[in-house]
Amino acid sequence: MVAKYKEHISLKEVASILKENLTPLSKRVRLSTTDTNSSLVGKVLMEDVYAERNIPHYPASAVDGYAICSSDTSYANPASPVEIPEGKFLWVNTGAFVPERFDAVVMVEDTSVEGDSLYVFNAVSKGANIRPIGEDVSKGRIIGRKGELLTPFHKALFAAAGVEEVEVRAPIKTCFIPTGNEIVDIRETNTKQLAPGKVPETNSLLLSELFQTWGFHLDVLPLIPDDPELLKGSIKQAVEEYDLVLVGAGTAKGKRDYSAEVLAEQGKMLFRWLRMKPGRPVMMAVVKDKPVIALPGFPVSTLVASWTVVFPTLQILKRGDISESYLSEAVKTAKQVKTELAEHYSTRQGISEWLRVQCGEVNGKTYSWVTSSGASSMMPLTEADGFSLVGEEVLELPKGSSIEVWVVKENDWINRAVYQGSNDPGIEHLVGYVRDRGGDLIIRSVGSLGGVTALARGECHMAACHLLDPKTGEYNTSYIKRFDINDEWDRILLYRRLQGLIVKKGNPKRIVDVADLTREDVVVVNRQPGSGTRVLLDYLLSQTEIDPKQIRGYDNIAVTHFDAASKVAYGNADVVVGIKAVADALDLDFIPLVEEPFEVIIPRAFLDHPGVKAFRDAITDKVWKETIIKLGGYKLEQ
Ligand SMILES: Nc1nc2c(c(=O)[nH]1)N[C@H]1C(S)=C(S)[C@@H](COP(=O)(O)OP(=O)(O)OC[C@H]3O[C@@H](n4cnc5c(N)ncnc54)[C@H](O)[C@@H]3O)O[C@H]1N2
Ligand code: MOO
Repeated sequence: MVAKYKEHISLKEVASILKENLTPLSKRVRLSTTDTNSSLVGKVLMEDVYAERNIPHYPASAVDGYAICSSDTSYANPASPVEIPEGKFLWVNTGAFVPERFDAVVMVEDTSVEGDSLYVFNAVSKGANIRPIGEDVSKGRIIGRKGELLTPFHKALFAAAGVEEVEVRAPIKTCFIPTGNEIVDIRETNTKQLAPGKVPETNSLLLSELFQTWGFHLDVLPLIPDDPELLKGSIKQAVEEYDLVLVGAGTAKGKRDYSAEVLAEQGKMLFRWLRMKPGRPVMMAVVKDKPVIALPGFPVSTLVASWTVVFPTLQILKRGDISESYLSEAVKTAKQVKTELAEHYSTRQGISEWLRVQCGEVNGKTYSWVTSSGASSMMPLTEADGFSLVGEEVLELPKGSSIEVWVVKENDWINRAVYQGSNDPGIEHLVGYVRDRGGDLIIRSVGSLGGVTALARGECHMAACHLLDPKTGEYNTSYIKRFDINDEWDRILLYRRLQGLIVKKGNPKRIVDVADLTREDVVVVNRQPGSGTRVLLDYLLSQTEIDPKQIRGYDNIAVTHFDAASKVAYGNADVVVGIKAVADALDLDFIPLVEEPFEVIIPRAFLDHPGVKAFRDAITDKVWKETIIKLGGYKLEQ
């Protein structure tokens, strides 16, 4: 069947479709101008407002001084002050009523009182220091216009001008209907004990927080299972009561994805599929004159579909138009910063993509790194410093490309040390201790070799490595010398870590040493080339003359110790080389192989960097050291 609505539209088309098909809400409410428990900020005025009182409504003194008749001061000057007798002047405070028999106020500093007389040192003109009636606002004047967006300053003005209530557009009533057989209501279920396949309903939380930041309210309706009849019923009821209805999930092509079918049947579809990643399957319809938006289920998809479709819809309902900068307003960016992409990133041409990025400043250059591209991952959202929207014309973003980041976190990049190198749980634990000392630390686990090369390229403040030289049997030195040609780097031996074979609890496959990795019934997970752990495994294999080709899973890559060991914990592999701390954390068995030095390398030029200083102090922290020891397999050097 040919769809009668637009499909695979661009971000720009969203705005024009919304403008063509939606009108602002006509409902109005009258709100008090004197209630401090409610707010007028952000409301749209639905009528012209006229002042019912002059401001000020009496002649008021603008200073502390004496009310006088200006003609009495005509010849006054500091050399010959004029004397004004009792009865012809009156003390007035700032803001006080100035009786009609006076026409000016002289500041107390320009006078002196001797006996019953007032001496004035300077002539004052008629009207001086008096705010006349209606100076600010005269009665009957328009003090607010229909369509105006109210600011924090309007309420006080309206109340001062005697206007007790104003008519504004009624708040937009929005609801969210979560759907899905697999979804469980977290208010009713203990999420710590969810059965496999069950997913906690968290999109309502993400959405209501978003609505809060935008200044709107969201009602969450009861969760419904994947049943088209129930969805129809729920939408039918919702459009009666709400101005905007959001439906959760069911947007793609799954056997239980009914949103498109239901919306097309109940109303007029406006569009389906956006040329955007994530969030592609978002769709929108008008049902009984009410906009209904079905948001793709993954959290990041829900988020970006809300930025790109829900927010401009709210803008139209509220004020009849979409602002030029609606996307950055939706993202609530504090500022937009040009950064240099520190790693290559491939996007798909013809599709706009939202990148989640972290940033750091090294040697005056602001770098950014993409944290994740997954639509289901929530953590990269909380870790991101900001977001970058890559246009649909872009295919590749080579390392070094300039990208604009919409920063959402207060940025303190000046104090942030950028760490690149070996993945290590001890370092992960250090971040809070660095922050306690006024610094910040971002950790990029790029492997030991990746760390030292990034350091040599000036792309981080510190690197960490545990690289065994197979020729000498010595750690790190030969690698560091290769990059640190002028001998400008300091080395800190942080600790020694126990590396070994991580196997399932109880070691069901009876693995005892590296030779067992070649067994037919054994599958491994490997670490990425350039990681110290990979170098170690390759060294051990060469020592025992094992060809990596004999090992099942040698090319299965995980980039952190935890990722690798998780594969063993959840049955995707039998063994992985890794550190004891991770085996302990995941309750796995551990067969020790070697104790390796873990060194942090810092160019001397960075020793005074605030983040680096905080890092160097943090590693002396007693509590951090105790935490490290408890992780298992660590031996501290200092
Ligand atoms: N064959 C295809 N499969 C998929 C496509 C496609 O084009 N062809 N698109 C993918 C994309 S892109 C996205 S995004 C998702 C959209 O999924 P749905 O909107 O259909 O949603 P579900 O499949 O029901 O759920 C996806 C995911 O999100 C979780 N979810 C759903 N609701 C909630 C909630 N309220 N709180 C938390 N998490 C929620 C749900 O459990 C799933 O894990 O489809 C791809 N597939
Ligand atoms: O659009 Mo989906 O949101 O790419 O994952």
